Amino acid sequence: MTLSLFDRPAVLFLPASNARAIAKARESRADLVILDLEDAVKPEDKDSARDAAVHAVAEPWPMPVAIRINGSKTEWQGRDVVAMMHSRVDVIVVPRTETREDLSFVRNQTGRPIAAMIETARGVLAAGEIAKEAAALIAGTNDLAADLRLPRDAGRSPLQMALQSILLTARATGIAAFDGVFNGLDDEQGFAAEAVEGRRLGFDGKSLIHPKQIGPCHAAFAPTDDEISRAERLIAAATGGAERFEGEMVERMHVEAAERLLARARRA
Ligand SMILES: CC(C)(COP(=O)(O)OP(=O)(O)OC[C@H]1O[C@@H](n2cnc3c(N)ncnc32)[C@H](O)[C@@H]1OP(=O)(O)O)[C@@H](O)C(=O)NCCC(=O)NCCSC(=O)C[C@H](O)C(=O)O
Ligand SMILES: [Mg+2]
Repeated sequence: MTLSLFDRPAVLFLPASNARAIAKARESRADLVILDLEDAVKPEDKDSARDAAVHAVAEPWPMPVAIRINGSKTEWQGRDVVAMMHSRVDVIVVPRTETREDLSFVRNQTGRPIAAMIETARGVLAAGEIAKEAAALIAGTNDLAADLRLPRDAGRSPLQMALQSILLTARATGIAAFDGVFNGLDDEQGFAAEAVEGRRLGFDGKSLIHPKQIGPCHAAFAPTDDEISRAERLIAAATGGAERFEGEMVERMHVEAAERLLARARRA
């Protein structure tokens, strides 16, 4: 059966070089785990991290596991791709994608679903082409902020157009889309606010950097009790066509949205 990447709220990244983090991720409630070989791993640890990642995915996991390989412009990607060909990884994450070819090479060599990270201005502008080879797009907001030369305190306002472009592209192509990471490890309120924003933007989930972000992420993405009970009332009341429901006009697409919300609530 094809692996669906839709509706996976908690996407946990961790360095493949950290054995204790791998053990913790395996026991976590993450909906997708990404073992990183790229920026979280020091150059001198690249080979051992690659071996550790391949070893880790050979074991059974309760959730799908991805490996983020190194980028096409690095000396490591060739060895990463060969290792992926012989591994049992579910999804391969390709960082800093800027062309369709960045993905097609990895996909053709490995035959695995690819999640493309959009983390540069060029990547955002080429997202439509990149998405044709991808099973999901992931916003790389740290790299994007650096590429756009944003000051550290810029917040997410200057990233909104990029985030919406990523979401629009994913929806137009029929693939999943994930929001970027929140770096503030001890800022619980900041994380919760950003996760809610990600859900409101329409993302399927959020990239996470620490297991303690998983619970708050699920809470932010889960339909609320009010949303669930309104959806149930709407589905029970709707007769088709435009009509008044609790003071608002509703039509067919609102009923479909209510059905999607209830399906998500059941899965949550
Ligand atoms: C950010 C960290 C380096 C912080 O590490 P540390 O201060 O050591 O964390 P703790 O002491 O709180 O850790 C407690 C235990 O939890 C485990 N742990 C920590 N993080 C993770 C994790 N992500 N997954 C699983 N387990 C984790 C620790 O091992 C401790 O376990 P134990 O020793 O048994 O008690 C660290 O959190 C970290 O490395 N996070 C992930 C970093 C990462 O993967 N970065 C790459 C992806 S983000 C990115 O690049 C986005 C994108 O590309 C962009 O451009 O935006
Ligand atoms: Mg990045």
